[in-house]
Amino acid sequence: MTDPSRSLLAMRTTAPLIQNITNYVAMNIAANVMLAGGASPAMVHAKEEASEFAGLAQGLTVNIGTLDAEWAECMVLAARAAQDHGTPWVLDPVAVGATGMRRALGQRLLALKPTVIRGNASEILALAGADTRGRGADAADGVEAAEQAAHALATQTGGVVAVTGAIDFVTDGTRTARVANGDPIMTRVTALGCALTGVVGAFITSGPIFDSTVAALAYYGLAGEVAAKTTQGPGSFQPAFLDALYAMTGPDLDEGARISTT
Ligand SMILES: Nc1ncnc2c1ncn2[C@@H]1O[C@H](COP(=O)(O)OP(=O)(O)OP(=O)(O)O)[C@@H](O)[C@H]1O
Ligand SMILES: Cc1ncsc1CCO
Ligand SMILES: [Mg+2]
Repeated sequence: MTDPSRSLLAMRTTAPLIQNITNYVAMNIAANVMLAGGASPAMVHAKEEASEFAGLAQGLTVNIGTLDAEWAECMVLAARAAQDHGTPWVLDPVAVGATGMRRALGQRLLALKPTVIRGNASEILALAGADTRGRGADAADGVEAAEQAAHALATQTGGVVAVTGAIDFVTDGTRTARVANGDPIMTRVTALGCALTGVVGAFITSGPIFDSTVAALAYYGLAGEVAAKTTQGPGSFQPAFLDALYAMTGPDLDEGARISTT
């Protein structure tokens, strides 16, 4: 593992253009989070331009949170274009186990081999076809319950899988890492997982995929800890979190990151 600051500084140096096909709930917070971190987000999803844009962006993220049939097609088109161009792309399988529509789309996107899959434990379990108590967008299973599912998905796609929660788990099928940064208040603000998916999409454009993913999670969780220290609840947490993402230095990150690898 390289120092997480290397990934952060590499990302900030390039300010990568990241196309995000994300949900209506997440669009604003995800774009603000990515800008605060130093990336250049674009929320582009129209059928007529989604794949063209995927050919010019440095990275793509696909989040199935607020789905409809046309958006599903845009997601597949953009992911296919990313795959054709060798552009790294991240799948966020929001509530993938909830309905037949989500399960079917999840499998189509999986077949396009996402560079990284980032989801909560219930979503990773459902995507891997395992039993989960989760129904909606919030996790109902602990991260540890999804470790085997994450491993299976990484082996299937050849990519990296990140399961987020109290202690995040990351695997590429061979290596594993755990990231113990973060604060429980982060589950009380909507779409912070979706916004993290955008940050992962930005980090992986400028370094090794596994190390960059782990660095993105540590950076994000640590900013959450910093913001939680100075605020009293979900409302005031949000602006403090953007400020913390913006202000975090490389040395801050290396000092505060709680990463263990095996
Ligand atoms: N109990 C917890 N303690 C500390 N940090 C947490 C906890 N739960 C989640 N986090 C952190 O919150 C961030 C978002 O992850 P989470 O797993 O909540 O995403 P999510 O369920 O996909 O969210 P959403 O769907 O609302 O966008 C991550 O940085 C994660 O580490
Ligand atoms: C609340 C919610 N519903 C669909 S997407 C979303 C954002 C968190 O995943
Ligand atoms: Mg989510």
